[in-house]
Amino acid sequence: MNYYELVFTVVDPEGFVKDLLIASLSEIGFDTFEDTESGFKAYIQAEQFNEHLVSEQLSDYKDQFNFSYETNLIPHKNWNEVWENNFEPVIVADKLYIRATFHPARAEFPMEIVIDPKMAFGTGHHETTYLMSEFLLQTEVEGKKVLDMGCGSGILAILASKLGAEDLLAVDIDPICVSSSIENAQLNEVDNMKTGLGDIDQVNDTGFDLILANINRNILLNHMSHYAAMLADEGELIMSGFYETPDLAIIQEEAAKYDLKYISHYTRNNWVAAKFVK
Ligand SMILES: C[S@@+](CC[C@H](N)C(=O)[O-])C[C@H]1O[C@@H](n2cnc3c(N)ncnc32)[C@H](O)[C@@H]1O
Repeated sequence: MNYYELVFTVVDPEGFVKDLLIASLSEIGFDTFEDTESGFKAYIQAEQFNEHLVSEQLSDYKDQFNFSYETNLIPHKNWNEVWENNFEPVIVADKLYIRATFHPARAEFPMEIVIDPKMAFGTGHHETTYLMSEFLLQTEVEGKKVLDMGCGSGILAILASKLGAEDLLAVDIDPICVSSSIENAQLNEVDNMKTGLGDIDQVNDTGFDLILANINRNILLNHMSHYAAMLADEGELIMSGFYETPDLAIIQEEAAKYDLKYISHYTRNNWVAAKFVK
């Protein structure tokens, strides 16, 4: 799958313009962001990219702030390099050490996940992966049936397996993510993970005790009724990929329509992971 990369140069003395732009782009499907010295880069799957929509979405900000961007189509090869060049180990809540194959192991951490970064999202660096991992570490997972929707590198499904999940399904719309999840599961000796390729309507299973979904606000809103139907009674839903302001209230409102009760949320740089229960 090819991606579009928008390279932003932002004059941002107060430090909030970048966040506004990222929030706005995530509303129209951009799902990966990377800091640069002069601004940031935003990525979207090529088939979801609509140049006109981007300029419409940013038009209000154009008059108020000083920024510019250029658009590049990037094939997988370059995407691969983006991750490999930027991957540093991540430590979550002093418990979980996430490293690449080329980093040495560190025995002082009780849990470790080894990720071959490749081109799939999910190395623990992004706030949302970090927040989801942090939430998972505090969730009762032992013996549960778990769905990881939008699995990326498979990192959350792998963590769920290490925490004792019995039945695991990892699904992504991008075939590269599915194969990356399979490879990473093998690297971590996870042998109970099933995978699926496609969107939510391709998932035929129900009765999940736990659904993990780190995607983006609009896709989560579209998926909400499915998640509610696929959860077992008292099943938990942990979602991320959206902002505290203004997205959390919108997500809570949609969840309430399907009797999903809000429990709590964590934030990091305005990104959120929120837990709901059926
Ligand atoms: C933000 S990444 C999360 C990856 C990983 N779960 C993590 O927490 O780091 C979102 C993933 O969702 C996938 N995705 C986007 N839209 C989707 C959809 N409609 N159905 C399933 N997966 C989707 C993307 O391909 C991407 O791998």
